Amino acid sequence: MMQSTRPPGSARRSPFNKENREVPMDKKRKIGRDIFGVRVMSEPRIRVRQAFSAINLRQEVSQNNDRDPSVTPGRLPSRTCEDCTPTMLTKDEIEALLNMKMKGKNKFDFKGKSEQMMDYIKKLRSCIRGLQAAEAIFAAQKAQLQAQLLEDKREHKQAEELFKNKQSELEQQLTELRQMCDMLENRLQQSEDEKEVLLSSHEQDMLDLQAAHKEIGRLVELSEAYQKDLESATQQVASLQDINKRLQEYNTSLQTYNSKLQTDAATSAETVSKLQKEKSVIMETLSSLRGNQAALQEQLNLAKASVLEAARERNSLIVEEEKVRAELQRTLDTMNQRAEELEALAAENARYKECTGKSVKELEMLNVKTAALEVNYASQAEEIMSLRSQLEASNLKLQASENMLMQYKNEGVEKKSVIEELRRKLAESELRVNEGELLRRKLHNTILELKGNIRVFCRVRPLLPDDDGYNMGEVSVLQYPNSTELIGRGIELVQFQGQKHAFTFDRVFGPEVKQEDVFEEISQLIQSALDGYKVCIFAYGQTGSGKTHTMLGNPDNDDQKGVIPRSLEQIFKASQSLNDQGWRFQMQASMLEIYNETIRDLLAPNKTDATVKQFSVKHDNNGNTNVSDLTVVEVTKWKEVSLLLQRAAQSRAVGKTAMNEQSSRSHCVFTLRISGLNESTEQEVHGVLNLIDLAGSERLSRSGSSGDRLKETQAINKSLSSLGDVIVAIANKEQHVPYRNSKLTYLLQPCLGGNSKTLMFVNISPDSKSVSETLCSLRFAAKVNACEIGVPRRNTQSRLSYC
Ligand SMILES: Nc1ncnc2c1ncn2[C@@H]1O[C@H](COP(=O)(O)OP(=O)(O)OP(=O)(O)O)[C@@H](O)[C@H]1O
Repeated sequence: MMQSTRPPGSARRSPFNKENREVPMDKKRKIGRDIFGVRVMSEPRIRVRQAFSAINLRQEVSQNNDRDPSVTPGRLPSRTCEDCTPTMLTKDEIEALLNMKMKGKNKFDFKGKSEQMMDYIKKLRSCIRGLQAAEAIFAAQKAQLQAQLLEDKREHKQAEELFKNKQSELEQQLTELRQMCDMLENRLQQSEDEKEVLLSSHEQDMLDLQAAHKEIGRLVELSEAYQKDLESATQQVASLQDINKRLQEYNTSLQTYNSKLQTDAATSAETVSKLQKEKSVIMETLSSLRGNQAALQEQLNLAKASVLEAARERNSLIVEEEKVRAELQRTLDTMNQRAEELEALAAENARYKECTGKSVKELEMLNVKTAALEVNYASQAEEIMSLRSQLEASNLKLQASENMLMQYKNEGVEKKSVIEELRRKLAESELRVNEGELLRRKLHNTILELKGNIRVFCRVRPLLPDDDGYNMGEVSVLQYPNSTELIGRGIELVQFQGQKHAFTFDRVFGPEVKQEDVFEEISQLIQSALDGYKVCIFAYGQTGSGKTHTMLGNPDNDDQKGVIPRSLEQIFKASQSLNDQGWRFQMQASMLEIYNETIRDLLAPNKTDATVKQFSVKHDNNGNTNVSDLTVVEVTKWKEVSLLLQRAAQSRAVGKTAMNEQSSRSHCVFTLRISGLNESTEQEVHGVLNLIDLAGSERLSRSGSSGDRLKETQAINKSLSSLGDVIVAIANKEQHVPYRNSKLTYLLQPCLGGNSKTLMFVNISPDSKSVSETLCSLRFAAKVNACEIGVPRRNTQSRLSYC
């Protein structure tokens, strides 16, 4: 708002406030008309009255006295009684006065003209005086008006200033208003936009509302239907409650049955051992039967050979007989011919005899001929006789060989029936062996399940030359309780202050236990891989505690070889023995290491491939693990695997730590996939054997790590602690198990997650320097031992089911 600059108390005069506009009384003028009818501001009334008082007086006089017909009423009389009296005339009257012509009675009436002239002069004088008076008034009026003009100008200036102030004030207000207007326009635009959005959303809402109405209608229908369903459900609930009651009863009966089964399980364990014995008896019988079968087979082969020999002989005899018969036939034919000739000769002779007239010479010749023919005949008869005897002899021979053949045939039939009988017996015993094998597997699995599917074996390595007290025979920090229930299962760690930590595992192997004995304990588990299970064995422990010795050992030394070579030898051997039962196996081996959280292919033909390729781990729904691009090698015998292990050993990340000359700085995973097909039963099995040598767990301070070694150690510790987290989560039955926290745990997910038979070796050192590491390892192993993972599934199927 603009502030008035006027002094306080003075009336505000604003051009916009006409009502308040005041004019001071001294400046008040009357607006009137001048003598020329021009509109002028009148001077104060008093002075005007003085100027016109004479004129007014004359007017009054002229009205009262004679009236001049030339003068119009209200106008100054053109004739005055006194010369000094000013006459006020209008412009037209003055014009008329000036144009007035002196008229006489005639052209020479100078007197009359002069009188008129006098009169005219008087009028002119009076008019001049009037004009002078008017001029004086005008001058006064002009001065007054000029003063007033000055006053007005001043006022106008003031008003102008005021107006300017007001204008700037207004302009400011206007800019403000414009800004406000812009702002409001923006707001309006925004509101318009919002309005549009709201309108469209409103339309959408309307549509939704309509849809909702429809939905409500549908829901109402549904609710009615549900109401009906509810009623029927209530009835069902009642019947289900009834069923539930019955099920509860059934459950109680099942519980009793269960407890009975548990007692049965105990007896089953006994049956297993009995069956094992029975199996060995059967196996012995089977081998003796197999021996018998071989002898009989030999006899049969001999019989078959002699039968073949006899048949061959018989055939040659038949051929010979046919030859003899043909010869005989030919001789008989010749004989008949000769007989016919003889008869013809005899007839001719008779005719000659009859004909006496024939010459003696001819007769003699005929006699000679006859004699020769007779000789010939006799010799032929002899020949026939000998041929006949030969034929008889061959017939006899043939008969004999036919008899022999019959005898052989009979013997062959007898032997065949014996062989059939033996085969039947063999099949029976094989069936029993198979059944026994099946029962063994079943019972073995039951035992494993009862033991828990993740089992922990603890192995203590012997003191090594570098260990404390190697030569001094110090009391070890590890003790083995000898109470019956803890023998071979309990271990106690004694700390410096004499504090004891007791642990129990599925098995505890002391330092004196040999590789062979360790393997004996796990051979059944290895067998499970051939039965179609996923088996996972891993070794955990501090650096230098004997993990590699347990898992690999020295593969070329019979006493020193570890779990991996022994397992593969067993698998190949068992797969071959299962060949007799119709099983055909295929094995594929792969080896990888996890080094600094990166997977490396240890069997890659090209060494750069082993490290450059990005290997990713994937699990399918059946719990099968697949590592992309990993080299997989088909193996058929241990020798091939041995070569692969040598190839892998060259690629492994091995570094020297302060604690172990040849320390494994990575987790090494050996995997054998086993696929078996029984052609006679059309059964398939798919087992997996994972054998893992974990990198050594160690504290940074102890391992003397720095630089790359430090990085390795940190990666190893991170993955092992992830393994611990996973195991704790499983043990606590947590909903989320953090398998993905490390490559190792993600790779082992199916083994740890319940679809596998898992065994952990916790390797510990008896060295007193390693007590705290040993305690950590034992605590970790105890946690693993407390884990209950799910029931492993055997991956087996019948091929027929595909048909
Ligand atoms: N049971 C055992 N009997 C005899 N010697 C053993 C036994 N266990 C381990 N050793 C010896 O101890 C040393 C260290 O063992 P090994 O290399 O197996 O340890 P590790 O736990 O695999 O170590 P890292 O984690 O550093 O690889 C080796 O010389 C090994 O021969």
